[in-house]
Amino acid sequence: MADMIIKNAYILTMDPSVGDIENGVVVIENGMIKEIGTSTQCSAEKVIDAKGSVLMPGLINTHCHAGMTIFRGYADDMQLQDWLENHIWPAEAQLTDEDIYAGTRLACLEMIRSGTIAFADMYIHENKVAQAVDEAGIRAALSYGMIDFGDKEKADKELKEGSAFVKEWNGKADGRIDTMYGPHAPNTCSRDFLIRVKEQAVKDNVKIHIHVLETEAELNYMKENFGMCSIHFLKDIDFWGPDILAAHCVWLSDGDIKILAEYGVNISHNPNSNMKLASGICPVSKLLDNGANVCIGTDGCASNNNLDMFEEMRMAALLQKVSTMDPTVLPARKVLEMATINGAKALGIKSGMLKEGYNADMIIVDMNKAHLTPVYDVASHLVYAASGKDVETTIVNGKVLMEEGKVLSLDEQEVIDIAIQRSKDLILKINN
Ligand SMILES: CSC[C@H]1O[C@@H](n2cnc3c(O)ncnc32)[C@H](O)[C@@H]1O
Ligand SMILES: [Zn+2]
Repeated sequence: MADMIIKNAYILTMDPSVGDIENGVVVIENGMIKEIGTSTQCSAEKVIDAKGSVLMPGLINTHCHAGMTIFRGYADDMQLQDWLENHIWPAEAQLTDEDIYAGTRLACLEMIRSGTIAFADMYIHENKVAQAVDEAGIRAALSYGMIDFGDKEKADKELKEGSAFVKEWNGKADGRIDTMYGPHAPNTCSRDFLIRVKEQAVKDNVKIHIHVLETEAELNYMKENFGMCSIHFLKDIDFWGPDILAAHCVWLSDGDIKILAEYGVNISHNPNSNMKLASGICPVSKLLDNGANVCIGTDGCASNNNLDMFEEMRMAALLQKVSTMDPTVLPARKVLEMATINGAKALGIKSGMLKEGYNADMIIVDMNKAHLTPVYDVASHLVYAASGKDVETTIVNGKVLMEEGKVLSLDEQEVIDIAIQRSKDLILKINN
C-alpha cells in the first residue's frame, strides 16, 4: 500500500522526456514519487482527486532572507545603499532570535500557501530559521550570512559561526535542510575572507550563496579597489564553480556571462527586488543562451514585498521582453523551467520534476477560476495569469503541508498574530 495517490490531474511533469500528461496519476511512497503515468495498480491510504486542476513540481525560490519577512513594508522606495546601510542594517541590529523565528514562520506560511516547496536562504540568527523550516515541513538550503568588512577578527568570528551552523544543520529535518556558506558580497567581504570561505566550503562539501554585482556601485567599487569587476575578481581567487549560487548578477559584461556559463555557476534572478530597488536588469536571456543555469528568487520581503514565486515568474518573463524589446525571449515554458528544474539544480536537490525516484515535492493549482478560463495553454496560464493564491495543495517530502487551501503544518492565525506583535515591539525598539 502506497502513502498517497493523486489522480485525474493535468500533470505538468517538467520532465522533458515525458511532457504533460492530460489525465494522470502520481503515486507517492516514503516521501518519493513511486509511479507517474496515466493509470496505476497501486492503492493508497490517501487519495486526492485533482480533477480540473494542474499537478506540477513545487516552485523553488533560490534567493531569500526569510527572517526579513518581519520587515515587510518597512523602508520602501529608497536607493539600495541608503536602504541597507541607514535603515535595514540598523534595524537588523535590534533583531532577536524570536523576531527571526516569527519572521521565518511567516515566510514559510506564505511560501507554502503560494506553492514554494524549497528556498535558499542567507541571514543572521540562522539557527532560528532552521528551527522554523524544520517545524513548517518545507525544504531549504540555509546559510548564515557573513560579512567581515576587512576586519580579521570579525572574519574569524563569522567563519566560526558559519561553520558551526553547517555542522549543526546539514542534512537535518529528514534531509529537508541542506546548508551552505553565505558570504554576503564581494564588496562587503574581504579577498582573504572569500578565499577562506571557499576552502572551508570545499572541505565541508557544501555550496556557497553570495550576492554578486547587484548594483553599479559594487561594480565601481570593485574596479576602483581591485582593477576588475566582481566576476573577474572571483575568478582570480578560484571561487567560481557549480557549487556557487550567485544572487542578482545584474551588471554583467558579455565576457562575464561567458565566465559564469563556463564555470557552471548558478544565477538567481530576482526581478521584483531588482525593479523595486532600481538595481538594473539581469541579462537572463543572454545567460541562458550561453548555457548558464539561471533560476528565480524573491529576495527578502523588505525589497519585494512578497514571496510569491508565480509573480516572480511573470515579472522575469515581462522584464526580459521589455528590456530586449523582443517579446519572443523567455517564453512561459522556459520561465517554468527556471523556477523548477534550474532551481533544483542550483540547490542540488532531486526536485523540480515529477518523475519516478524524485522527491514528492509538488503542488496542485486550481484552474476552475474566472481568471484562468479558458485554457489554451496550461504553461501560459501558470506564468501570465495565475498567482500564488491559486495554489490549493502543497506537498513536500510526501507530506501534505496545505490541503484545499488549509495549511496543516502551521497554526496560521498564531503565526500571523505573533508576527504582528513582534513587529510592534520591533518598531518601538528601532525608533528609540
Ligand atoms: C548578512 S545576512 C544577509 C544580509 O543581506 C542583506 N540584504 C537583503 N537584501 C539584500 C540585497 O538586495 N542586497 C544586499 N544585501 C541584502 C540583509 O539585510 C542582511 O543584512
Ligand atoms: Zn539578497
